[in-house]
Amino acid sequence: MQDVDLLIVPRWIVPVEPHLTVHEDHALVVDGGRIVDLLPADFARQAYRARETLELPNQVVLPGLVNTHTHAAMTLLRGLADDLPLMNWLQDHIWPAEGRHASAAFCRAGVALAAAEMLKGGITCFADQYFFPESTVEVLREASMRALVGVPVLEFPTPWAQNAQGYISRAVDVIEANRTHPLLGFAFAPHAPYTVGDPALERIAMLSHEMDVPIHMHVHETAFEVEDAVAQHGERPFARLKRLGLLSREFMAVHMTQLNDQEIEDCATFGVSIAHCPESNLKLASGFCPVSKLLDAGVNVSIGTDGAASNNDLDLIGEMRTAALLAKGVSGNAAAFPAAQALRAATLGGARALGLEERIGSLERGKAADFIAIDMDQIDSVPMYDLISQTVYATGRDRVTHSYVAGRALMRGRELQTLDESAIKAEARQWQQRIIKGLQA
Ligand SMILES: CSC[C@H]1O[C@@H](n2cnc3c(O)ncnc32)[C@H](O)[C@@H]1O
Ligand SMILES: [Zn+2]
Repeated sequence: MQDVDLLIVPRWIVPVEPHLTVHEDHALVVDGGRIVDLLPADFARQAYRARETLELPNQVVLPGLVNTHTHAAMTLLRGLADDLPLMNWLQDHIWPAEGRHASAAFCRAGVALAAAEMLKGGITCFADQYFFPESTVEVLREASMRALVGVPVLEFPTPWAQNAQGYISRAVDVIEANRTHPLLGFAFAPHAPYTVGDPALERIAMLSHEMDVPIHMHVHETAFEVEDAVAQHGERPFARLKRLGLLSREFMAVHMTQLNDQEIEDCATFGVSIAHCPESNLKLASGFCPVSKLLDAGVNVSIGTDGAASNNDLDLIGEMRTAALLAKGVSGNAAAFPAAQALRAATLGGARALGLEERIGSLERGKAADFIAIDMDQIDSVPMYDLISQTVYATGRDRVTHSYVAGRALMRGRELQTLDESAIKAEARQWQQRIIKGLQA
């Protein structure tokens, strides 16, 4: 008998790799924060003596979901400006509100709210892009949640920095100060081609290479972005990024609703990953990312929620479902982006997009024990012909019962273990009052 930390014995396990595999009556064995075995439950009970055994007779265990694009602190701006197109939403509402309120305290409160919401919905890792990344780090250290913290770069002044040089130097300081944390990674996050000039992008490309830090950027979110760039500079934004040397396996392009065949081929050739945010794209009427064409070309597609001010929730189970349905509508092919592929995009595809595919994204020996359990014994889960289809098409995030990161329970029986849900809600309501006052001033 081998002593181990934890034995998880659910009704089903979907490891995501191998694709389409469903194990019934198997156990996941965890020790030192890692998966050491996945085997039939009877054998596991004979081979391992666990300090703790988690029996989950009605649940399916899956890899933790990976949300590859959000602005966590924007949970505090949820519902502030709805039903508007992107540039109107950003320039007339969101940027003024951020100018008034974004601060270290705002970001701590907003990130805590986001982390709580995400953990309760089965997201165990996310890629962020926002101001005051030290506040993000502070909250995530306490929460013990995994993330790729995107350190922002823009050309214009905000409460975080005054110009591109200022953003970049703060970015380097934040990255250098925190990069040894076992659960946190960092990315340069130039906001978008229309807000960052060539010299700053070239410097980011160089630093990314030198420091081995990935790049996370909004690209081709709308047709207007592309048309405006062509009218002003005679060049499409993605072609410009290619010319400036940003494209590589370390580059994650968010949105990508406007893509010609050459750009799809370039994504495949350079190993660029896509963060597909279907609900934000729908809500802001930004356009449709051609997911099927990208997958056919061999491009890695992951799924993101975007911020809560443009979605308006951080629900990756809902986002998987929207992504699968939208791909069919857009391509006119009901077989496009089937449920299992959407689940793969929300787990292993996400891990790959963040450069974490060796560590997370699937339940395989040697990987970190980042996993979730979903209750499949409710009225709307029966009958069950296909477990993966049921999970993607007919399951709400409120059915997630457990969320673990590196073998540690961050939610157990829907109770958060490292974050104080009541205090987080109370603080978010205080921010709501301040933000309302700001709107009236
Ligand atoms: C550089 S910090 C992030 C910056 O991005 C803004 N933002 C949020 N959602 C979107 C989106 O969909 N497209 C473009 N910009 C977005 C956010 O408000 C911050 O200012
Ligand atoms: Zn965004």
